[in-house]
Amino acid sequence: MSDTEQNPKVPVQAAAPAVEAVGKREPLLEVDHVTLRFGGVVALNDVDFTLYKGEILGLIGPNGAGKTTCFNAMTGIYQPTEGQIRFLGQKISGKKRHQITRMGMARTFQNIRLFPEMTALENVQVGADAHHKTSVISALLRLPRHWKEEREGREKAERLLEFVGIRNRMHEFARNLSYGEQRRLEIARALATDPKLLCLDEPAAGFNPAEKEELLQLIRQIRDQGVTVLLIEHDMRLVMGVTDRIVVLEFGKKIAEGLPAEVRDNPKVVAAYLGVPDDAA
Ligand SMILES: Nc1ncnc2c1ncn2[C@@H]1O[C@H](COP(=O)(O)OP(=O)(O)OP(=O)(O)O)[C@@H](O)[C@H]1O
Repeated sequence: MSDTEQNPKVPVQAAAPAVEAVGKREPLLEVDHVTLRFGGVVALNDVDFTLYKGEILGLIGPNGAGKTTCFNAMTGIYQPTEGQIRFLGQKISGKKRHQITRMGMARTFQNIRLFPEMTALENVQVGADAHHKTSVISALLRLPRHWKEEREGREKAERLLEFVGIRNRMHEFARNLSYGEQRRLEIARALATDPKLLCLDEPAAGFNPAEKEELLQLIRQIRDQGVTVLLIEHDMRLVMGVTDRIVVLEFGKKIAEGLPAEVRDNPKVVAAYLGVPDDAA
């Protein structure tokens, strides 16, 4: 039996090409004039952009530009001081983390957050559990439907570990995995929640060039499975090589948005990264 037959939520066919999806312009996540202040610090200043279904959007900017704050606002950790964020037309503000996960948003963290004393398989199963429908009572009474869900969760976790390339490590404790394997495991765990949007916060941090190349392939494969991807990344080569569009922040403001080539050649972006004075840009 194929993967698709076993689990329709892990399709194997490539989704429609991103360019076509962007062309249709179906909004998935809307950052609507968001300002976010921490006391006197304006971390985000009237930031406005839309993430469309099927695309890989890069969110870049120099240190302290507001990328992580934006990410945290999108995933419900911070509430905007002004403006709002909508996911599939629904306001994110006021929603709990698990509600946001159920709406279809998943994320990884800049600093890896796995359960180190659990196996790779168990770490992914925890993600799959977010969608379990059987009650605690069914679990306690060990009812058949509970076992069925358990089995399906395990099979799905194995498929996801295969997908990210670490199935052979599934019985290893997370803490014993290499750094690169842990990053892949985080992605598998996030995918286990069946997200419509996967937000990756600096997934290539600490990677060597070969690992970065592999990650690039994996991100493309994730998008080809129909998952929209938001990528925060410092490595410009990686961002330019994998994204469909890029939003650039500097000092909490959006200074550019467009295709990778447009953004790369934008004098404001060059100035932000190279520290060239504004009047010279
Ligand atoms: N919890 C907080 N309390 C106060 N100020 C904060 C907080 N989080 C972020 N800031 C400030 O908001 C601004 C944006 O920070 P943020 O971490 O979002 O930038 P970033 O683009 O993700 O930077 P980096 O690339 O270094 O991770 C910075 O001036 C930062 O000091």
